[in-house]
Amino acid sequence: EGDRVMVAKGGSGGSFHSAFEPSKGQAKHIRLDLKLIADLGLVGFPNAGKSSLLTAMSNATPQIASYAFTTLKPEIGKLMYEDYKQISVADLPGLIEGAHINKGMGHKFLKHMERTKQLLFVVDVCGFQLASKTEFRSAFEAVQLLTKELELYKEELVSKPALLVVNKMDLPEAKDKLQELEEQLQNPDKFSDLLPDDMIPKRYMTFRHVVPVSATTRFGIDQLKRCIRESLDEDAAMATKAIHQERLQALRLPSHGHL
Ligand SMILES: Nc1nc2c(ncn2[C@@H]2O[C@H](COP(=O)(O)OP(=O)(O)OP(=O)(O)O)[C@@H](O)[C@H]2O)c(=O)[nH]1
Ligand SMILES: [Mg+2]
Repeated sequence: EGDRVMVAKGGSGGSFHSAFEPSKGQAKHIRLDLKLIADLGLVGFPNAGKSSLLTAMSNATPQIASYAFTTLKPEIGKLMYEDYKQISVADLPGLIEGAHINKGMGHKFLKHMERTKQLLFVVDVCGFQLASKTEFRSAFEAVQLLTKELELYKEELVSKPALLVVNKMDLPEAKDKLQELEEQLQNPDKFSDLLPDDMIPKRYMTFRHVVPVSATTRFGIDQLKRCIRESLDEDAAMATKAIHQERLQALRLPSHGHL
């Protein structure tokens, strides 16, 4: 932020020696790739309620529907806080198993995850089934499969700070399912045996917060906003500390040319 780069040099102005004729500057075609699109990116299977969640939390009005792949391109929502702080959240299209080999336009969607500071996993507390032919996945399995898809696409993605949103807490049996999920997350190795071996992540995701919500009733939404803020503030504070330490280090080093 605030960096200056010269990509094309201007020509020198005309002077007495050039008969006041200026020389030409450089001309270049430049393609810029926007790397950071939002503070947080929503990661989830289709229908988990990512767009509903963004609507409940922010000023965004994404399309919401009861079929998979409602969201086809990223949309940004802004979370507003009382002290005027704003946090941007990208609503991304749902991932499916095999996204890393580009199933369901996986790459196009996964590449946006690279461009966010933190990840917000969203799962349906009652699990998910894409189609009658595909397997039913519990919330716990959804978390592991999403982690694996990220890992297979780009391993660094899995080391980003992450929060887990357990959505649809208004559904019957949600409380029991949440308890089950929390137990499973405590001891992921013990509960991963239903997944195919090659879909078990190398490293389980550790979530800074696990937040149960209902995007429909708004239960837990304020708590979620607080957790998001806390998590981003934590990283910002660490980054500032690192910069200070670097500067201090530089001051302590003897400067060149001194005896
Ligand atoms: N009962 C209940 N239903 C919800 C909740 N949140 C979302 N839904 C419903 O779940 C369906 C999917 O919601 P979306 O917000 O479109 O889901 P999405 O994750 O954005 O889906 P894609 O864009 O297809 O990836 C819709 O029918 C929503 O009304 C919730 O908290 N409770
Ligand atoms: Mg959506």
